Amino acid sequence: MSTTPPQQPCETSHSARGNTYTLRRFTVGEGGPEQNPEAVQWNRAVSQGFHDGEPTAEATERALASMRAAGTRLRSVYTADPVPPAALGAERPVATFCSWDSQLTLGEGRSVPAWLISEVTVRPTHARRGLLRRLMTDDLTEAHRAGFPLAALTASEATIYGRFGFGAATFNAEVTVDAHTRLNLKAPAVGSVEMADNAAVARLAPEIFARFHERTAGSLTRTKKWWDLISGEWNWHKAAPEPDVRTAVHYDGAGEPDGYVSYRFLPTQGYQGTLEVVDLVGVTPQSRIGLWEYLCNLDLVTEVRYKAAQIEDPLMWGMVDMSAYTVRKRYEQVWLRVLDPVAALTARPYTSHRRVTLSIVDSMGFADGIYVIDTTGARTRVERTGDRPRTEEDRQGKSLPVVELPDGADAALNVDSLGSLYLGAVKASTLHDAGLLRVRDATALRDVQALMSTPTEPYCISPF
Ligand SMILES: CC(=O)SCCNC(=O)CCNC(=O)[C@H](O)C(C)(C)COP(=O)(O)OP(=O)(O)OC[C@H]1O[C@@H](n2cnc3c(N)ncnc32)[C@H](O)[C@@H]1OP(=O)(O)O
Repeated sequence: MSTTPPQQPCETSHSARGNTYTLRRFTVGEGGPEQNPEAVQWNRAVSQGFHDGEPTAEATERALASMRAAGTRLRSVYTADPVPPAALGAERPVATFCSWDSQLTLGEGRSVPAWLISEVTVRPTHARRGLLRRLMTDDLTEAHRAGFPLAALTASEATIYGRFGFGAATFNAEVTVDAHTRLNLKAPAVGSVEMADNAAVARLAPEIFARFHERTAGSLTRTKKWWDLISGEWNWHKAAPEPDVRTAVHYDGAGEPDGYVSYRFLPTQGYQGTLEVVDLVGVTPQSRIGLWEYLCNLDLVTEVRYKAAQIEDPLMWGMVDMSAYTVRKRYEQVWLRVLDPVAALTARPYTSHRRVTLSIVDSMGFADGIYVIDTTGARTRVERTGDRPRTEEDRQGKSLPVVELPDGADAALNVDSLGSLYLGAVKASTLHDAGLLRVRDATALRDVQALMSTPTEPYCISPF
């Protein structure tokens, strides 16, 4: 995998609806904001795109340092046309985009490189001119050439990214636990919990998260900004320190730290209030439950809120009164885009022995073709056996063409559906019921379902 950034920024152009644009791809260089004026303007455009305030000097410095540390690849689009009086200057990008390298855990000790995409914005007055499509095409092409098996993002709207081949691949629940009667568990919690020093937790957290990440299918590696967030040193959403953040650490039976929680108290009535979890990481489900017991048993706390619970949460099943656990919202967290089916499907573990011929439809071309996945031998074998027949919808250039089942294939699907199947977030039969998976017959459906099923539900607690 080669991700060495070019020494000089790359520059190309784009024309749409009578407008001309210049596209640049660059990285944050050494030094601070003064040495990186293009990155400063990029950062201002991102804040504007998400309706945030103008970044302060400190926020800018931190954002640039964090991107440099992560090796972030930035893309900006500038208008090449004359700027009318009072409009934002030509140096401010009309569109932004970035990506960096990560690692996705697949289970059974396996993981795969993942190309993470974020900070996608197009100024409303330049929207619907194909700038997102152009940026996405350029970036995915670079990822594919660099040998990345897949790309991932977290989406602001679920309707945008299917057309670019991304499928919802992990889900979380936003939950509250009523703490009026504290947390009563059917099986006693293991280990112990101590309130902790925030700075010390920030030093411990990377190692604890790494252990969680390694054993949790669906988890993506984090950048350094997380450790500032959990200690309250810097909240990058609010662009300010958060002195009201508190932390606690969970210790296993041998007294070794194996989990931490970071939280803030939100007063509701008098001295009482709600605890909002900022981040909760336990190496094991038991350490996570131990941290929940600590949170729910704090005096004056009537409710605990968490945005990143598992869909099938062991905590709820362990509670004497499971009705005190309420799911407020269920949402998709990671969207996956398979770029290289051979590499992605070979990397994944399988629990059943099957041989399936899959037709993958990808209007962007990267993954399009017929593939054989064979797990009947000692080693998984995945091979691209040929092109898929072109359909009328392909010829019309539809973003999401209707899937047809070619002769000789057991099943056919769009590449976004493959992204959803990849970690086992959805059953093949559910996609079939939704009209998204075509199969030769019931046996083929059973085979695809058995092949793609995973022993655990994928879980990611690191939005990016
Ligand atoms: C990974 C992330 O960073 S998620 C954050 C995404 N950004 C935001 O939500 C910020 C606010 N929104 C924006 O900045 C822009 O409106 C964007 C980025 C969503 C879209 O940018 P645009 O340049 O207008 O998109 P572009 O013109 O390239 O359209 C590409 C396709 O997406 C579709 N599309 C664009 N925006 C949306 C939307 N909000 N919902 C559904 N479809 C959309 C277009 O119809 C077009 O479809 P087609 O090619 O299949 O015909």
